[in-house]
Amino acid sequence: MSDILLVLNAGSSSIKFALYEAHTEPTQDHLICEGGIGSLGHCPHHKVVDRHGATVHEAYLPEGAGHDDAIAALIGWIEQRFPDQRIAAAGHRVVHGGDLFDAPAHIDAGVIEQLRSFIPLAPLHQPHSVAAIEALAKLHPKLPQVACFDTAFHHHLPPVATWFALPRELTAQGVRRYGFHGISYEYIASQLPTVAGQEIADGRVVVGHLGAGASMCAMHARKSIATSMGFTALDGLMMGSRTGVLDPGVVLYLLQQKGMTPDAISDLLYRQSGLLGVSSISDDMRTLLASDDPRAEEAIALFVYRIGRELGSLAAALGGLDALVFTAGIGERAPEIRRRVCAQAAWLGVVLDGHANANLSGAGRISSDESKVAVWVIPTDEDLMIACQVWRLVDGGRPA
Ligand SMILES: Nc1ncnc2c1ncn2[C@@H]1O[C@H](COP(=O)(O)OP(=O)(O)O)[C@@H](O)[C@H]1O
Ligand SMILES: CC(=O)OP(=O)(O)O
Ligand SMILES: [Mg+2]
Repeated sequence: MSDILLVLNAGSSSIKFALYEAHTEPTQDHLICEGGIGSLGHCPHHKVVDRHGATVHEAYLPEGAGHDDAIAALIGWIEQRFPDQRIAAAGHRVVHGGDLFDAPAHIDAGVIEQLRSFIPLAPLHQPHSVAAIEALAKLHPKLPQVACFDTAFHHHLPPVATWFALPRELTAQGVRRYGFHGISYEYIASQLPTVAGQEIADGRVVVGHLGAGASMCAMHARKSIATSMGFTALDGLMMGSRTGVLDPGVVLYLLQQKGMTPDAISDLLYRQSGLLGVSSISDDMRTLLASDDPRAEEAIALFVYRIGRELGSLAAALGGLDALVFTAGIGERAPEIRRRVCAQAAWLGVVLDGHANANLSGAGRISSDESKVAVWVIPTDEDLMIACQVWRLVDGGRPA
């Protein structure tokens, strides 16, 4: 019997998973298959592809099936499909670890309670990771489970980069910037020396993780020194359906003058805003890029403008900029957005190679030779990063 590692990334309406061979520290070559169950609560769709993207399974779960049903279906499918393999350990993407976790952690009942305490700070993500952990523990009580945190990569931010200008009692209670997408940033940091070279890896780099959630991180020598997301994953850039940075006076106005409830405001800021709110069309960049509705163009213009403003701020925090890296769904697959961000960053000395940008697939440099700032696209791989973190912590499923 051989061992496999299970990686789970539970979102508000989907559970994504990946399986890796566990006989050695995993690389992309050890991916067995990946996929997920989407549209939970509606008409859940279970799809799995192999390492080359070929579909190996496709099915629908009964209408209304939720997270628990999805985990059960997923484990059932894995055990039936791979009867000779043992799940040695499971790693979960956990978005919020507050200041309690600076590294991956073995999950036990105490850790679950700690993770639960952060649910109000990450309502789109945290309840679903906790639900997935508990559902898996119910099915496999002895399975080692590991929490891998989005916040951990930013744990050693300089203190000044974490403070809000609030009374210090609140800062002491943990009301401060944490930063997210750290699993993705850690993966990009691990790739920088081989993809972009040691000089850039040792230098001042801003990484834009532009997906459904979007943030930027300033790295010096591959360490996070400033980042756009804050206490919650609402701050910073405009996102698919989240506002990003917003005058806090707007929240007071909605509460006090418009009579909105906290729940309604939460829904507005997390689910009804961003690309979706500004365009009134979609939260998906593909749809907006394909639309000739002027509202789609306005949403895209604001998305790019906000990235440009944040880039200036992070370059200031770094005292200059050696490289800019694009990653995640939009960063990897939307050359038009990269082109517009780079045009806006011309004042930093960014010069795009239009041909390279338009024709790139995978990782590569998209700036021209005369560009003062090297611009790269590096596809992120949060699943692989989690698999590596789990493998290192549990030594390939043999608990220390
Ligand atoms: N070819 C594409 N062109 C433009 N945007 C894309 C493309 N493919 C994906 N996207 C965008 O990327 C987003 C998803 O990014 P991803 O990093 O996969 O997000 P997440 O992991 O947070 O769900 C989609 O919502 C869509 O807006
Ligand atoms: C933290 C966060 O926003 O994550 P995602 O991009 O997966 O929504
Ligand atoms: Mg993501």
